[in-house]
Amino acid sequence: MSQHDNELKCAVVLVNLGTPDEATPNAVAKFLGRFLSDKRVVNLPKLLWLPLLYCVILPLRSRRVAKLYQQIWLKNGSPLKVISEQIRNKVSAKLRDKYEVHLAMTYSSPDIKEVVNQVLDGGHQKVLLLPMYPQYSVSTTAPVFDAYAKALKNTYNLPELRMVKDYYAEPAYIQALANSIKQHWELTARGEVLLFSFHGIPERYARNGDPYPQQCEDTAAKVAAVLGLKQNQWRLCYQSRFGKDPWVKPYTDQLLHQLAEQGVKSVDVISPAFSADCLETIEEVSCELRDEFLEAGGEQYHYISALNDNPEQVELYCQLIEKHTQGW
Ligand SMILES: C=CC1=C(C)c2cc3[nH]c(cc4nc(cc5[nH]c(cc1n2)c(C)c5CCC(=O)O)C(CCC(=O)O)=C4C)c(C)c3C=C
Ligand SMILES: [Fe+2]
Ligand SMILES: [Fe+2]
Repeated sequence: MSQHDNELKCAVVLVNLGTPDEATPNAVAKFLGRFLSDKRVVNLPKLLWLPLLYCVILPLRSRRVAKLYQQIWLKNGSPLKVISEQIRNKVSAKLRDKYEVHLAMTYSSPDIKEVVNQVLDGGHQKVLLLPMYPQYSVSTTAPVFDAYAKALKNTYNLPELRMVKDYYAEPAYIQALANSIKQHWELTARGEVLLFSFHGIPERYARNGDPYPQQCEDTAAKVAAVLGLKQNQWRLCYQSRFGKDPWVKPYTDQLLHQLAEQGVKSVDVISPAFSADCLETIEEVSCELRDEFLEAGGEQYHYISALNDNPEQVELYCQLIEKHTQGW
């Protein structure tokens, strides 16, 4: 491969959130420290927040959360990283002739900075950033842009840049979610209610202009329409609350209790904000929330996995790459 070939090939960087390198309290503290000290993620005055984070939250939370990571850990590492790598490999194999496809993480390895340096060393002059978040949020998508800009701070000749801001309404994404739900219904008894449980954000972020909740609503409504669901057959909710501030509602745990109290016995739960299964889906949505529903009187709880490296998601990413590099 000559430098000239690389100049012509567009570099694509798929970016996911990040995850610990090992399921140990130290590795978890390192990851959470990077993640939760980003002002885009926790928007509190640094003088107040950082001492609380490093002296109280990390020592306690890392030990507890490391045990959860140990329960879901795969032979080759954290599910989020293993699955994101599988997606990258498949997308790369399909687009090899025109694109060089990389994977980076915002708060862990492979670092955005490391990957961007590799792209620059390769002589690429066009970069497409593709955050693996269907719905834009200030707390996930914006930090990808920040990290990219930071990585290039000392570069004189910047490559051209495009970034996929979101793909929450992309027909191939909506159809892939609908097909995944349909496939689940073909294999198991259909639940009375389908829950779209999105990762939450603080309400304050939405008030300040984060379009994330609207995009979640749009995704869920579109999938429900494709499936032909009536209004009482599906609900939208938000999980993974963190800290004391109010987060966007309804909260998934509370909604599950309400449904159980109303006599709903069976639910199917999908988490469309996650392109790859991870701690929040495998442990929280598929185990913790199931236990809550069953304890509240529910009888059947099915988690429908993320799109992961299934062919439709791989095709979706290929389509997004082609679409956003038009004219390059
Ligand atoms: C203020 C805290 C948090 C905000 C805001 C937030 C938004 C947000 N996160 C994701 C996706 C993921 N989050 C993951 C883990 C995770 N998230 C938070 C906190 C906030 N998230 C914490 C503290 C953690 C770590 C686990 C824990 O300590 O409870 C992950 C999984 C990582 C993994 O290793 O598996 C993902 C993915 C989205 C999409 C989002 C807003 C839209
Ligand atoms: Fe999160
Ligand atoms: Fe089911």
